[in-house]
Amino acid sequence: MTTTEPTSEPEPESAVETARRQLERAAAHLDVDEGIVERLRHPTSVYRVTIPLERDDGSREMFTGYRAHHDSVRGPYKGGLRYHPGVTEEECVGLSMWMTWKCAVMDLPFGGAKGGVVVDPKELSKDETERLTRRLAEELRPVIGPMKDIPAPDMGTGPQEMAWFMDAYSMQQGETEPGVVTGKPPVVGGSYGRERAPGRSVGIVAREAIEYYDWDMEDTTVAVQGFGSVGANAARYLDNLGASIVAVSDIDGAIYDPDGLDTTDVEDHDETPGMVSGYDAPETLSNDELLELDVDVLIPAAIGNVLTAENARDVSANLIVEGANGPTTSTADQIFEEREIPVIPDIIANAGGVTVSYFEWLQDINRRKWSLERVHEELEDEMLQAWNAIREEYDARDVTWRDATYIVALSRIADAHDVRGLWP
Ligand SMILES: NC(=O)C1=CN([C@@H]2O[C@H](COP(=O)(O)OP(=O)(O)OC[C@H]3O[C@@H](n4cnc5c(N)ncnc54)[C@H](OP(=O)(O)O)[C@@H]3O)[C@@H](O)[C@H]2O)C=CC1
Ligand SMILES: O=C(O)CCC(=O)C(=O)O
Repeated sequence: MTTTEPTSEPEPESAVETARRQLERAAAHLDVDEGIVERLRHPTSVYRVTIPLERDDGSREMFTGYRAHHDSVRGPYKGGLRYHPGVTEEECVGLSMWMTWKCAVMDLPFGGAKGGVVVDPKELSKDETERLTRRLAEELRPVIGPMKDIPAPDMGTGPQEMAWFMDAYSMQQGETEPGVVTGKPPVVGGSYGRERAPGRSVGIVAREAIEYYDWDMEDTTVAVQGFGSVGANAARYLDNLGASIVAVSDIDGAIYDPDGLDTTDVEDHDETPGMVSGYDAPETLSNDELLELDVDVLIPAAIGNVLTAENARDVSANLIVEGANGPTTSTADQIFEEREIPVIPDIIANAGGVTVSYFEWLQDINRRKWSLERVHEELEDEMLQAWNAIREEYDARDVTWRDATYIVALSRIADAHDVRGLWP
């Protein structure tokens, strides 16, 4: 195992710093041109837009939006659009880097992008959200397109926002262009299974890891932070397989039942945001307490930077499967390595989302719909191929699961840069 001494440096403040450290760790295991690594430390471009919004009461407000393009050597830029008050340019850049690695790990013909609007979607009416989304599509129009950059849902956005986005783009284009965005409702070119795919892949990867460590699913306890698109679907998938989901949370706190919760009875973020903490459960906990529960598997599936130098020594789980993007800081990662707690990284665990987005894009381009069964079968195949590639690296080298995953991703990206000759 390659150990790095925990440093006394302050915790990385942004996703981009964490993403760069992860890149450097992986590069140290590979013979990659220094120039390519340096190139990958930076985005190719970042767009900043101002979105004027007329509120329902007639007042006007300006919102800031970003779209970061990281790398497109393997194909068009791809990645979600986030509506959250904490969105920053730096965060979008870090998240776009993770999308580049994620698409490469899954061997998808895409590069990495991410964007967002600095807004609390819970403070917007449905009409205001529609106006904001349509205007965002217009502002981003010069830099997106089915062969250029294909947005998708992320935190705070879902199929409805993607449908408005596609409609706004198509109206300006003069023709319906479903392939400009993925994660749409199936009735307008969306793929069956996309909404549940990131959570489903977290479940599939957790299942494979549980098998790798030779644990019995029926005896496995799981805690999940966040009960939205990713968290709720991961929890329900594992619940279905027989694991005991003892705790789940939303922004206001967690519910806990040592005998296991009925995850289909708890309403998720899409059904009614904020309903988890109001559920009638035997015990309630804070989000911080959930992260330190004595469980077999911990799935942080809400926001970034929740596992930090502050709490990593108090985490009691035997395995962490990252549902959210970037939930673990670099220092926490080093502590988990030192404590021999395996961490299966976000860029494989939640990659089902972008994988089914790829299926959706294929369906849109070919104007041919796939059945839900086909989506599930192909997703299972893609996840297993990616998992097996990572497991081979993990078994062959003395590295963490994160390093093994980055090694697979980086070698594919570096090879593509080499062959295309984009560097220098
Ligand atoms: N959607 C997608 O396709 C993909 C998403 N991801 C990543 O997964 C993560 C979650 O995204 P997604 O499930 O889509 O988001 P959703 O908006 O669907 O759900 C987010 C969940 O997290 C809870 N939450 C929000 N803030 C906090 C907080 N500060 N502390 C604890 N819980 C909180 C929300 O609670 P409440 O209901 O109260 O708001 C909600 O239950 C993000 O990191 C995202 O980037 C990764 C791959 C794909
Ligand atoms: O489906 C997609 O294109 C991207 C989803 C996403 O933003 C992510 O995986 O973090």
